[in-house]
Amino acid sequence: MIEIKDLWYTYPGRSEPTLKGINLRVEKGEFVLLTGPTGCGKSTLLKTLNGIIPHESGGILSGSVKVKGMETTDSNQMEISKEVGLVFQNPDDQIFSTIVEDEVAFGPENLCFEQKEIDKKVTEALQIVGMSDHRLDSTNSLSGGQKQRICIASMLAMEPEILAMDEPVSQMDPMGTHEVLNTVRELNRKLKTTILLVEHRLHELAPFVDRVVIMDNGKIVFDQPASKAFDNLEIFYRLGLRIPEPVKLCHSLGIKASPLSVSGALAVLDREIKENNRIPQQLIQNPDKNPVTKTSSKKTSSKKASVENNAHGNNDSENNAHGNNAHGNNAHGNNAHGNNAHRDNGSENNDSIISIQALWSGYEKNKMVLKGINLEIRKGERVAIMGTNGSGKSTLLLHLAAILKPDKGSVRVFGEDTRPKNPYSFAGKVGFVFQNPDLMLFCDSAEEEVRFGPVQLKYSNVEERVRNSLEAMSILPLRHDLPQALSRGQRLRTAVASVLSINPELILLDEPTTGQDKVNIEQMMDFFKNNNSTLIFCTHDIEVAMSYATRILVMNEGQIIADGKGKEVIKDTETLKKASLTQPPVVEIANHLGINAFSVKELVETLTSRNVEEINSGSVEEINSGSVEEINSGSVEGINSRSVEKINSGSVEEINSRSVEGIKC
Ligand SMILES: Nc1ncnc2c1ncn2[C@@H]1O[C@H](COP(=O)(O)OP(=O)(O)OP(=O)(O)O)[C@@H](O)[C@H]1O
Ligand SMILES: Nc1ncnc2c1ncn2[C@@H]1O[C@H](COP(=O)(O)OP(=O)(O)OP(=O)(O)O)[C@@H](O)[C@H]1O
Repeated sequence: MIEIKDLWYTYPGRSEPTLKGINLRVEKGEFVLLTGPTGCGKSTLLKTLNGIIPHESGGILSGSVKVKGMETTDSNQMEISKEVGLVFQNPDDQIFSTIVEDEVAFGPENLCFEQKEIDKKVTEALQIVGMSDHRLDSTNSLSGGQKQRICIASMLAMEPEILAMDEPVSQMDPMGTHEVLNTVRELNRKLKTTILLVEHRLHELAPFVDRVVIMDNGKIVFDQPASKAFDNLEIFYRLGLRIPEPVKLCHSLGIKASPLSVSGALAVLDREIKENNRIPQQLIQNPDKNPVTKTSSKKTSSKKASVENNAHGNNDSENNAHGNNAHGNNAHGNNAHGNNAHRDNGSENNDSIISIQALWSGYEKNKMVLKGINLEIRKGERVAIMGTNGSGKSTLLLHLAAILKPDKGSVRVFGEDTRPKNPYSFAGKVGFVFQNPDLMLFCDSAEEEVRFGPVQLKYSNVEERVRNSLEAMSILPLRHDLPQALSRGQRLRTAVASVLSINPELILLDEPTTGQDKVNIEQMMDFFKNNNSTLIFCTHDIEVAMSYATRILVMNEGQIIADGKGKEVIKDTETLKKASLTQPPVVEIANHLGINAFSVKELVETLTSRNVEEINSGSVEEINSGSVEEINSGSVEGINSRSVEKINSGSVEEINSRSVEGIKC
């Protein structure tokens, strides 16, 4: 379906090629995950598939890109677009209709389907992405994740033979991501759709795909079936890519297996326990002392307070003064409806930066988005806001920057009521980075973007601020580049640097780690961890939240339904489910084993310090007593008759398409 031979491509105005001799063949019906560090050329490669490069971009291209036998450089772009559905990285670049159903119908209409057929396709596609209720909504009113869902729906409605998807689920909540990917996987199997999907969250996507391809610096450097891709982790450590936790767990225990799912890992552990009568202690490697990490490039190893090694909560977020003290022994903990405004008399305390009381707010009359938010945030806290797409996270953040004003209730920032305030009156004190960084980049170079704030605010040491901020976000080598000529990850970091150069006391980031590779996530979040500002960030990445937030707020339908330290929030599976969140795999595995662990490191330590009898006397007993065999023998009834929740905390469909897959491989 796709055949790329010796492809080289240089963007107009660049002296260096971005693609450097790519060779790739994808067969009909394959589901391929393409990953690699930020800026390595993934989006560029995808754009060659439907002819945007070079037809619209210009630049110099050599080599060959064939799609279903058609040479894309010689073909009419309309023709290629019929064969290749491209889901763009930035949904705002793709959506142009004002109403959701028109957007989804556009493709089938252009393919001249009958009206009845178009209606059917629109209905089905919206159902798949969970957006049926938004069919008549304005596309402008959608949240980031909702827009991504519409982009996927509009491609699915066309039923193209080839789907090229550029980080299509990067802004989607975890359960939504699983549901959509399950369906895409089903379609891929049923209709033999060929899929090339770009994602950084390799650890989450790997269970869904057939093959993993890794790019680095314009070249393909790795190409393996997913079931074997993680047998050797050297390249993942070297390029700073995230590794699925079940794989990391097994490798850390010295077990030669690379399960991609929770149930796969449980089956492997079960086998190890039965056959060896204990986890092979002598083979254990400390995940923090992996030899590859130690010998890897300076760039990777120096930024090692890692999302993975940082033990998901086994970090200062637990011991941090703010986590333990600022909230009076976590008075907020898992408080069902956020009725926590004055539990710790926060508003009376000098350290209080934000005080929200009974906030109701919406964009349209009689359609409230925030429904009675009460919240106190103190100086120095790092607060992650998580929750379902459209639950109101960005809306809440916009209130904290005084960009939106309450319909009812009050928001006080630095003690000042935001209602009469112009957002500019907080300039210098509050820094805001939008979910879509393109909304805030307007200068001629990355450096100018970063200089803009300090110059406007008439700060003295402008150049020092600019340099430090560019350096902190690894943008210094790209400082003269036009922001629009940077990759999305690079643009996002430029936007963050433009806020850092002001050095605000309160930093508000809307999904700052989307589309970033692990090294850059760690670098960015480590920076905030070490600086004194108060940080509030929205994220769908539970591992980042666990590793870096001193406090997690969980939102659903405009309310805060949980508020506490990561380890407390993560235990409450009922609340997580309501907010479309899932536990990190390692926590699920630990739960099944009856062990209290929140990271690979913690679980490895516990497993190797306890003997099998102890573990068996816990919940492994239940798993051992037949369920794994049942799963292996393929009996869904067997799985159903045992505790499906325990195995997967998801649906049977999920088990079929994900976990059993994992066990088999
Ligand atoms: N329009 C453009 N003009 C010039 N250079 C560009 C343009 N778009 C991208 N580049 C450069 O090409 C390189 C690869 O960009 P690309 O967007 O393909 O990377 P990516 O791997 O998709 O990154 P990310 O993971 O951040 O999305 C980057 O270094 C970027 O600066
Ligand atoms: N400009 C707007 N006009 C009308 N409705 C809006 C507007 N912006 C957001 N909404 C609606 O408000 C609700 C909350 O949106 P918001 O962007 O705050 O959600 P979110 O939790 O940040 O979602 P995501 O995780 O997808 O980014 C959504 O239902 C959305 O449709």
